Formats: sequence, C-alpha cells, structure tokens
Amino acid sequence: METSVLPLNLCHVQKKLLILNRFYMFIHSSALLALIHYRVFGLREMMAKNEGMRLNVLVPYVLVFAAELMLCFLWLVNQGYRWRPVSREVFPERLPEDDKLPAIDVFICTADPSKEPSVEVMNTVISAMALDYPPEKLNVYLSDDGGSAVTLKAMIEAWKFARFWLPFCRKYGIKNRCPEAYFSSLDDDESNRIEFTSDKEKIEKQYEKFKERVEWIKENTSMATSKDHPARVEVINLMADSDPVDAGETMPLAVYVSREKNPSHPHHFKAGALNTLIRVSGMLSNSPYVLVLDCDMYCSNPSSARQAMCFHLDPNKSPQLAWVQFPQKFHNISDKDIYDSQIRFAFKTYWPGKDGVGGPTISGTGFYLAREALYGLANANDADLGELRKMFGPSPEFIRTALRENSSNNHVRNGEKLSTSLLQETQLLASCTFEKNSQWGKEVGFRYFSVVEDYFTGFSLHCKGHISVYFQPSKPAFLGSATTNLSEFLVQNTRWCTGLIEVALSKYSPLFYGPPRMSFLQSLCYADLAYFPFFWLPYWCLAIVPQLCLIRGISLYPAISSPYFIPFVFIFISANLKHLQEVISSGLTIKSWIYEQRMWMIKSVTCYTYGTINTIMEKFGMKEASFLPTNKADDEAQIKLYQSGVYDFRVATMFMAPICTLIILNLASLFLGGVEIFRGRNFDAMAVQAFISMFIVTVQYPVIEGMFFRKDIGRVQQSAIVLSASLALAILALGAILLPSGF
Ligand SMILES: O=c1ccn([C@@H]2O[C@H](COP(=O)(O)OP(=O)(O)O[C@H]3O[C@H](CO)[C@@H](O)[C@H](O)[C@H]3O)[C@@H](O)[C@H]2O)c(=O)[nH]1
Ligand SMILES: [Mn+2]
Repeated sequence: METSVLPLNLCHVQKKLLILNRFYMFIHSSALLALIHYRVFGLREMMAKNEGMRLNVLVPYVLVFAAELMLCFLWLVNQGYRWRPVSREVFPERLPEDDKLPAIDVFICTADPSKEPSVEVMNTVISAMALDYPPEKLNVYLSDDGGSAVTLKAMIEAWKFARFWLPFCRKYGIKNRCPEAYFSSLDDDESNRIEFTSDKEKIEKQYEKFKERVEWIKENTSMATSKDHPARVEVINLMADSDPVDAGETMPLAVYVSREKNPSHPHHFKAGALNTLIRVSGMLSNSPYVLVLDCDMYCSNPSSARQAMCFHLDPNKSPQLAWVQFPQKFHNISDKDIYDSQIRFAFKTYWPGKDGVGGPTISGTGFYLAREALYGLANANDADLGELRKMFGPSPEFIRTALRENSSNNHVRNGEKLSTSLLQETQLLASCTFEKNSQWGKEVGFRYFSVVEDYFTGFSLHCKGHISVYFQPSKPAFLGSATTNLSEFLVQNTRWCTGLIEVALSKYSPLFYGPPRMSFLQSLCYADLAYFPFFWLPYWCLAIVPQLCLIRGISLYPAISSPYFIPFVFIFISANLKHLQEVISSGLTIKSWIYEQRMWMIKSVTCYTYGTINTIMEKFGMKEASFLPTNKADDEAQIKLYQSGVYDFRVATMFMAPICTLIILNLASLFLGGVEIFRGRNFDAMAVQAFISMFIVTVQYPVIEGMFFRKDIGRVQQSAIVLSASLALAILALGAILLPSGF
C-alpha cells in the first residue's frame, strides 16, 4: 500500500469567520433575551393596571411582540450555516490517468424554445460536449419537455458544429468552450500564431453559419410546444450525416429525449424530465456520475468535471458522498444588481456554511451527482425482482442497468444503429405511464413532493445519510442567465416560496423530520430555507401596527430614556452590521446591502405572502401546482433599465399593490406622527416607531420615486397607485376607528 499519496482535495475551516460568527451569535442572542424580558414584563404590567386592559391597546402590543418572537425564531434557525463555514481546494493533476476516469452523463433540461432561445440552449449543449474530459466518457442528454421539432433540429446542427468546435478547443486549449461566450469575449488569451488566427476565423464563420441555420429552422418550423405528444429518443450521433470530417476525433454521445406527455397524466415538471433522463441514459450509457444543467447554464470552465472527480474519486472520501455542488453564477449581472439577481446570500454565504455541517443542498443545476444515490439501492441489496419492480417500474432491462449487471451499452457511440428492441425500451422508459405504481419521485430519482425539486431531493438524500460538498472554483464553472426584471423575478421567487412552504407545512417540515435523520445543525439549515418565507408575517405586522399606533400616539417600544432602549438599538445595529459584513466579504459594497434589504422587504410582502397562500390553496385542492419556466429571451429595453440600476415596475398589480400600499401607509404615518411629535408630544416614547417608518421609507425610496416622480416606461402604473392609495386609506381609517388616541 502506498502511504504517501497526496490528497485530491483539502477542506479548510474558515477560522476567523467561525470565531466572529459564534461571538455574534452569543451577544445577539443575549440582546434578544433582554427584548423578550422587556416584553413579558411590559405585558404583565399592562395586565396589572386596569386601564391597560383595554383590548385595543393590548392587541397591538401583543401583535408586535408576536412578530418579534417570530423574528427571534427565524433568527435562531438562521444560525446553522454560521456555525462552521468551510472552503475547499482541489488538485486535479493528481487524478488517475484518463482511461481510469469514470464516465459522466450530462443532463440538460429545456421546455420551451420561445422562452428559452435555441441558440442559447445549444451553446449549453456544445459547452458540455466540450468539457475537458475524455470524450468517450462523456454523454450529453437533452430533455425537451416541449417536444419541439425546433429543438431536435437545432441539436443536430449543434452536433455538426461541435465536430469542428471540439477539435479546435482541444488543439489550442481554449479555456472558454461556450462558443457564444468565446466569440463575444474580448480577452483572447490564446496564442497569436498565424495558424491559430486563421483557424479561429474559420471556426467563427462556421459558428455564424450554425446560428443562421438555427434561425432558419426557427422560422420554418412550428415553435409550438405540446402537452400531448409521444415519447421520442434520438441518438444525434446517428442522425447527423456522418461524413467523417475529422476522422479519428471521438465525439461525445449526444441524445435528444422528449418524454411522452399526456394532459391526463401528471408530468412533475423538471423532476419528471430528469427522472426520464436517468432511465434513458441508464440504458444507453449508464455512467456512474451525472451532471445536471439548466438549459441556460453553460459550462464556462471546462475543468469542472475533473474538479468534481477530485471529490468523487477521493479514496478517503466517505462512501456517502452523493453530490458536488458548484455555485450558480450568472453572466448577466449588472454592477448595480438592484434585484439581487445573483442571489448572493445563498451562493456566497449560505452554501459554504452548509458545507461545514453536512453539505449544501442541491441547487437545481451545476452539480455532479452519483447515480447510485438516486437509486437508493443501499437498503435493497437482496431484493427480488418483484420488489425491484415495485421500486423501479416494469422494465427488467432497466433494473439490470441499475444493478450494473450488464456492461454499459457502448455500441451506440461506435456508430452501430440502435437495435430496435433497445429503442423500444427507451421509449417505454420515457412514457408517461411508466412510473405508475413505482417509487419514482418518492424513493427513487428526483423527488416530486415539492416544486423546488432540487431542495427537496437534496433534503431527502441528506436524510438518508448522504453527504455533499460545495466547491467554488476561482473561475466560475457554469454561467446562466439570471432573471433581471422585477416581474419575472417576483414570479420566480413566488414559485420557490410555494415549493418551500409546501415542505415547511408538511410532515417533512425540517425541524421535525430532520433531527432524527441528520445533525441538528444541518436540520437548522434546511429549516431556515423552508421557513424563511414566513418572514411575511412579522414584516406585514411591523409595516402596519407600529405605524397606526404612531399616528394615534400609542407607544409600543421603550422610550429613549429607558434602559431597555439599548437592547432594541443593539439588535438593530448588530443584525445589520452582520448582514453588511457578509455582503462586504462576498466582494460587494454597501450599496448591495441596501439592494438586499429593499428586495427582502419587497419579497416578504409579495412572494413570501403569495407563496404561502398558494400552498394553502393547493392543500385544499383549490389550485394546481405549476412550474412556469422563466423567460430567458432578451428584452433590450428591460436589460437597459437593469444595467443602469433603474427599477422596472412594469409588474402585475397583484405584486405592486402590497408594496405601494405599505409605503404610502408608512409615508402617511411618518407625516402624521411627525406632526404630532413636532408639536412637542411624546417624542421620547414614540422615537422607535418614527424610526421604523423612516427606515422603511428610506430603504424603499426608489419605489416612491417610481410612484410619484418618474415619467419613463418603468414607472409604477397609475392604476396600481390609485388602488394602493385606497387600500392605505382603508387601513388608516380602520386604525382610527379601532385605536384610542394615546395623546
Ligand atoms: O416543466 C418543466 C419546467 C422547467 N424545466 C426546465 O427546468 C430548468 C429550470 O427552469 P427555470 O425556468 O430556469 O427556473 P429557475 O427558477 O431559474 O430554476 C431554479 O429553480 C428550480 C427549482 O424551482 C431549479 O430546478 C433550477 O435548477 C434552478 O436554477 C430549465 O432548464 C427548464 O427548461 C423543464 O425541463 N420542465
Ligand atoms: Mn433559470
């Protein structure tokens, strides 16, 4: 046995951050205890004094206290990821020889060529085929949920172009292997040799031709997607005419899969598509590892496969390692990322923290997963065929591949025609009835329980004892298109919140389901993700109750002269400084801190609120689950607004109204309360409430601008303003009726 083998990867605990985090947890929680102490005693005092028993004073006090308790609880579950943040390092040069590397199946999902432009999707396909990995060990599967002829034809074109692109990349060691990104980037670090320059010109022309052909296909083929079509599996290598341009160049296997769709069968959105790919690929290549990509997430750095293998092939790794997650990064983030489209918090702060306590959750795209983990065969070792059918469905051929009883079917790549029986089998595996009476979506494959299939599948695998790893390379491995307009962003976030609340309000609620199955800290991390949409409860409350009381002169917070004023101020400052520290150590500036605060408030009163309502309606059967893919097609005017940091308020009234109502209400309370305070009444006791309104109004200033001062297309629509003003008036009137004057 060799003992001096150098490790393939290292894990570093971020010691300084760990100490800072734990110190912060300690002092912040002490201040929270002081706050609770103040509230409990305040309540007792109120009860003791007879006049204090007036319900209309007690109710606002109790509401604010309840909101604060909720915030304390959410703060508490938010600490899991702060406990032990880590970072990782890999040494791909220490990997075994190419011929000893395991094969990888790449899964790319697309659903609709009008929302997900084919050229962009094909760039993802091409960049995946061009990963720095032995091509005979790379198999790229594209799932087309729209069953669109455009996508199939475009994929054939992509494959033909890749036959030139791959040798070019290999020959010159091109680092950016997504053609669109490569040709539009200015930094050209390749050599300037004459041969290279002429080759580059040639390939660029071919790329332009490829794009033209895809455009031609789009113009001459129906762009319609269908919810009712048979299964179709095509091996692109066999379809593209195979005049051997570069004889000797091995190409990865490329397969187009469009599963059968039928309106009377649930299709489970992306999770359903991925499960079909698992089965079909099991028949055709059956690689032990799987890379999952969204159709817009191209491989920006071809090294990711080898980097991931530094974990999966580590001889010292735990046999439980199921996936290596890379961060989601985006190519279209503005310096002024006003919507926090990059989801900084998750990928820069949260995931490294989770990595220290059991591993990050699956983030939908950019992860290398061990196929076996999805089969859950560990407990089914000596299951008989009957039991296996109950798990995997009625295909003995597929079961054999899952048990790895037949060697992988490499004949497909070698140019042999797909045998009719094999083809029929894949079609059966992609049919919409195949999963009936099986464990697909439950115990096998990606889980269907929630529309955030990534979160729930990760949770489920972690509950089964698997672990995962988060790796952030210095050069981003994958780049996608983030949603950069408010409308799209709010719809997407509402979908996520709906999915998370589905889990939070179910028997899988992480604080209950997690602890017997995973560490408490890891359960906290999952709980935090599932519960954060509940922020809407305290946010609504704190945006209305203190304000109405301010107008009526009812004090809900300690006076400046009271010793309890200190913990309140401390909590506010400490929480915000911590947030600021996390923003700054993510490499951003104080501006991003304000953007995040703003979006947090906006999302709370819209996405989080509607997400909860959606889930409750689904539970009562009043609404069906849905997954509307985001729009990835560019809208020039909208991109311009985002790039210049101007909010685009062309948003459905349903989203705009809650935001505007609360802002108008806060403006009114600031004004009316301010007048009273100016008259010399009770400033000492009302200061905190005045500050809350002031804070909200200041942070949300761009919305005020959008309502009253902007004239461009992105301003808030008149109808939304009128509706919001009326709603705000109604709330004010209600306050005036229900609350006694404290002056
Ligand atoms: O019925 C569907 C719906 C979507 N998709 C594909 O799923 C991917 C993600 O969809 P997108 O519209 O980009 O949603 P996002 O909200 O941006 O996706 C994030 O959130 C999802 C969970 O809600 C995860 O699955 C994704 O990986 C993650 O990037 C895309 O490639 C779609 O083509 C399908 O294949 N079938
Ligand atoms: Mn997306």
